[in-house]
Order: sequence, then structure tokens, then C-alpha cells
Amino acid sequence: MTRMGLKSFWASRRSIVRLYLDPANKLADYPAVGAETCWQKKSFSSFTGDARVPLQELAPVRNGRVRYFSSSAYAGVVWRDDDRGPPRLMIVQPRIQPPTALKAKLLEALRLADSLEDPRHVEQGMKKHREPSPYVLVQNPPRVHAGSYFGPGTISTVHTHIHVASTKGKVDAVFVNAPLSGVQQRNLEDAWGKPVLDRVGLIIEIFGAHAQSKAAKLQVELASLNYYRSRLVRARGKGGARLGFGAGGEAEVVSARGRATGAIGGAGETEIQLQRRRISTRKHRLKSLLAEVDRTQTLHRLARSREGFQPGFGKRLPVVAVVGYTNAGKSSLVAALSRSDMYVDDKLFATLDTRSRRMVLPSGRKVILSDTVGFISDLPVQLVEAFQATLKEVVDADYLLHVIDSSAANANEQRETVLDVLRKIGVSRYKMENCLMEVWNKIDLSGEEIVIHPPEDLPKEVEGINAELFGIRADDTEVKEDGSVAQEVDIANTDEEGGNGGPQLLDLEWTADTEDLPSVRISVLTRTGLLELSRLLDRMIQTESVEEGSVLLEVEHQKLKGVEEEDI
Ligand SMILES: Nc1nc2c(ncn2[C@@H]2O[C@H](COP(=O)(O)OP(=O)(O)OP(=O)(O)O)[C@@H](O)[C@H]2O)c(=O)[nH]1
Ligand SMILES: [Mg+2]
Repeated sequence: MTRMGLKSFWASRRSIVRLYLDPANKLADYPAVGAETCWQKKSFSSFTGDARVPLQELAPVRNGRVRYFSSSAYAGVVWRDDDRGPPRLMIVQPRIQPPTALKAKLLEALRLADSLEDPRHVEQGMKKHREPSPYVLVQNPPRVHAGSYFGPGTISTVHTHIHVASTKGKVDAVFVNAPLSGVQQRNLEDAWGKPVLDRVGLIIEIFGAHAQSKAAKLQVELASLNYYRSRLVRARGKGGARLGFGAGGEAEVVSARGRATGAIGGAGETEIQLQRRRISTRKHRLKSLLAEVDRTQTLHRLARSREGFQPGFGKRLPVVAVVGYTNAGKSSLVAALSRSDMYVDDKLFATLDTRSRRMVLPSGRKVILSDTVGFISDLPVQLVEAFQATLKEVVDADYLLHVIDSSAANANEQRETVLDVLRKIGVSRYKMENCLMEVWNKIDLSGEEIVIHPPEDLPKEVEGINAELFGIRADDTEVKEDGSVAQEVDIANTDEEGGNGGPQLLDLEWTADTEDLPSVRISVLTRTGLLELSRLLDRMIQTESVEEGSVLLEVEHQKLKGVEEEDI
């Protein structure tokens, strides 16, 4: 039996491998896991006894879409966006009230389920017409069952639906649009015979599928570790042996006393302690790698924004962060305003990396537009902690353009969600009330009559303004990351870490007065309202820097007065 230490495992892979291992010897029940490639001719019982996964067996899936270790002591999904197409999920949506909220949640669940696809494959033309995911509406449990979330009736109804859906096409996993605990997730997997993902788990999977840059990959890995660390549960295999799985994707069987066997288990550690220690080790490593990435990004940001003197901003360009609910049209807007290419997709969380572009406003003032990751309701805290580097760009930006999808059934709710997230990640009240502008996008979908401008007409139509008005060139200083990842793990000093650790969402008392924010209605698609938007932005920046200037003057004045009075 090949046995590789944690160190050599990390050194030999580029993405984290999440294995799907079933102690009950039912691998055949999981056709989606891609494990057939991994363990084609292996009987699953080889994982009982004193076994570890021979790591070279993972080689075939290393370039598949595989990640992390286990969601429970025996779970893990190996997603493979292969010839059979992206993973197909069966959605289980609890009937929440009122019906409009249910409709919005179900639509979102459908979009989430259809967003689990590697965009690179789509670009390579592998995209196939895809049927919407099957779904089943179930009773929202009046009382959550501690062990299984749903009651036995609901569980068996869903089981039947899964069976029916499986006869019409593959069903790779079940997506329950609710937060599940580790134990609930494992019991539902047992009952339904399919991998189960809850809302947070699926969002993390989507992030994993869409992460392209080094920073995004590191951040997603950290998020998944945060998520899975809190849901390690014990499982029993044959003969009462407990099965534990390491953070490195190794499966190992520990003795019935729960002590890990093997050299890397510290004396007296139970398997859960061992797994936690491995996760903590990797988290420390990831955090230090992310700190490096953050330093580099800050330097690039500074270099990019230094461009001559601008009143109110000294020697740097104001940074305008484009924020909003996922799929609101942020990347499309940045692309249209800066006349450059951005990755735009009708998927949730198409953008995970902050991308910056330069734009010239009607006054001739240059600004940096910064496209960011989208928000969602019930934003997983694990993501917020992990995506500090990306969210920092939003917090540090001078201005915020809040893009809202006006065609969404719950547009106002989405707006509130975004404002709430902004507040919680640390955007100041002053900034939210004075430096934020609302952009209601996709008005073409609202049925109003709209004049369509060909894009090349735009700058010429603007009279009396610099013809450079919109434009605005692509920022060529964009940093492309190479995607290389850590080579080894230092497993010394791996003390237990309490909770998820790290900064979390802030719990603040204040709510910003966001009733009278400047707002504009646009359609990026038809180029309606873009000029008005740029004028408004210009005005906001001018007013703001004048006011900022006058505040400063006032302070100076007070200081002078103080000095004079003291002198007298
Ligand atoms: N009808 C219509 N569709 C639009 C408009 N603007 C953007 N879209 C579409 O909305 C989808 C999402 O656009 P993106 O620009 O990727 O949205 P995003 O906010 O960057 O999304 P994430 O990065 O996934 O958070 C794409 O399919 C766009 O073509 C618009 O004004 N009208
Ligand atoms: Mg985007």
C-alpha cells in the first residue's frame, strides 16, 4: 500500500482533492463522483482495515474539477465537467412564505444549480444545451429535525423524486436550498444515496469552479476549509472502526478507540483532532500566501492609481468600486464604460477576481473602475473571511456604484442585502451616505420603450464634451496570476484554533440613511443611461471633493482659531 505523507501530497498536487468515499461500500450508488476513474477496478472495501488512499490513484482526476477533502467523515465530491456535461443537481426547495419570496428563492436556486460549471469549458465550446435542473418543493419544516433537517415524510418524498428524475437523466447530487449541519447533510446523503450540498456548500463549489487566478483559488480553498472544519463528524465503518479523512485528501482508518494510527498522528490525538490540526495547518499556510498576494495587489493598485494630480485626491486616481448582487450586470457595466473586455456570463458568481479599468468622465477626470465579486443573500461568513483580500478593495474604494438588477422579482430585497453586506464588511456610514450611487440596470427588460444606441455612437453624441469622454482605454496593467500554489506544508506548530478564526462580518448598530441616494436607470445592453451615469458620477466626485475640501478648511480654520484664542 503506497503511503505518502502530507508533505509529499501537497507537493504533488495543484488543486485540493475532495474524495467521495463511502464506508458502507456503496460506491456504485455515486455515479457522479468520477471515482470510477480513480478507483476503476478497486473494490471499495480496500478502505477498511489499515488503508490509506494510494495517492497516485488521484492522478487521473488532478485536472478534473476536484477539490477538498470531506464534508463528513466519508463524504467528498469529485466533480467532473467532462463529456457527460457539468454536474446536474436536483433541487430541494422548502416552501417558504410569502409565495413571492418562494418564487425568488426557487429562481435563485435554479440559477445556483446551473452555475456549477467551469467557464473555461464553456469558452472551449464544451457548453451544451442544458435542461434546467429538476426541483421539488417540500414543506418548510416547522421544527427543524436535528438529525436530518426534514421529517421522514419529506425525506421519502424527495427520495421518490430523485428516483424519477434519475430515470430522465443523470442526477449527480442533491442541492438543499437551506443551511444544513454536517450531521444532517450526512444523514440525508445516507437516505437519498446521493451527495448532498447545502446552500453554502454549493456556493463554495461554484466559487471553486469559477476561480481562475491564484488569489481566487487560495481564497476559495480557505473558504472551503472554514466550511468543512465546522462539519467534521465521525462515521463508523465495518467492524465498528471509525473512519477519518485527512485535510489532504487522504483516507485513513483509525482504530476503534478513535486514535489515529500512523506517523503523522500526534500522540493521543483523536481522528477529529487530527483532521482539525491538518486543516489549521493548511489554513495558516493559506493565510500567509494570501498575505503575500495582498501585498502584491496593493502595490499594483497603487502603481495603477498614480497618475498626476487630481483635486481632492492628491497624486492618485479615485477608485470607484462596482458592487452589487451577483448577476446584476457589474462586469457588463465596467466593460461598457471602459470599452474593454470583461468576462460576462449569465451565471452566478461569474466574477471572482477584482479587475480594474480606467475610465474618463465627462469633466476629463480619470477614475479607476473596479469590478468585484457579487453578493448574495445569506452570504456565507466562511466566504467573507476568506475573501478579505477582495473585499478590502470594496472597503477601501473612494466611491461605490451599486448595480441593481431592476428586472429581478426581488430587486428591493437584493438591494437591501447588498447594503447590509457593505455595512457589515466595514464600509463607513459616511461613505454609504455620500459616496454611493445606485445604478438600476436591465431596464430593457421592464417593457419600457428604449432607444438603442450603437456603441460607437456614444462619444460623438456628446456635445461640448471631450470626445475622449467615454473612453477610455483598457487598463493594460492588469495582473494575471499564474495559478501556482504552495508546495509544502510545515506541520510544526499546529495548535488547535478556536472557531473559524479570523475576521467575521461586523455586527453594527447603525444603519445608513440610504433613502435619497443618487440613482440612475440604465441598460448596459442597449447602452441607455450610460452617459447620464457618467455625468452623475462626475458630479458626485466633484461635490464630494469640494465638500471634503471644505471640511478640511473648516478644520484648519478651527485649529487656527484655537491657536489665536490661546495666544490671546
Ligand atoms: N437584458 C439585459 N441583460 C443584461 C444587462 N446587463 C447585463 N446583462 C446580462 O446579465 C448577465 C450578467 O451580467 P454580468 O455583467 O456577468 O453580471 P455581474 O454582476 O458581473 O455578475 P457576477 O460577476 O456573476 O456577480 C449577463 O448575461 C449579461 O449579458 C442589461 O442591461 N440588460
Ligand atoms: Mg461579474
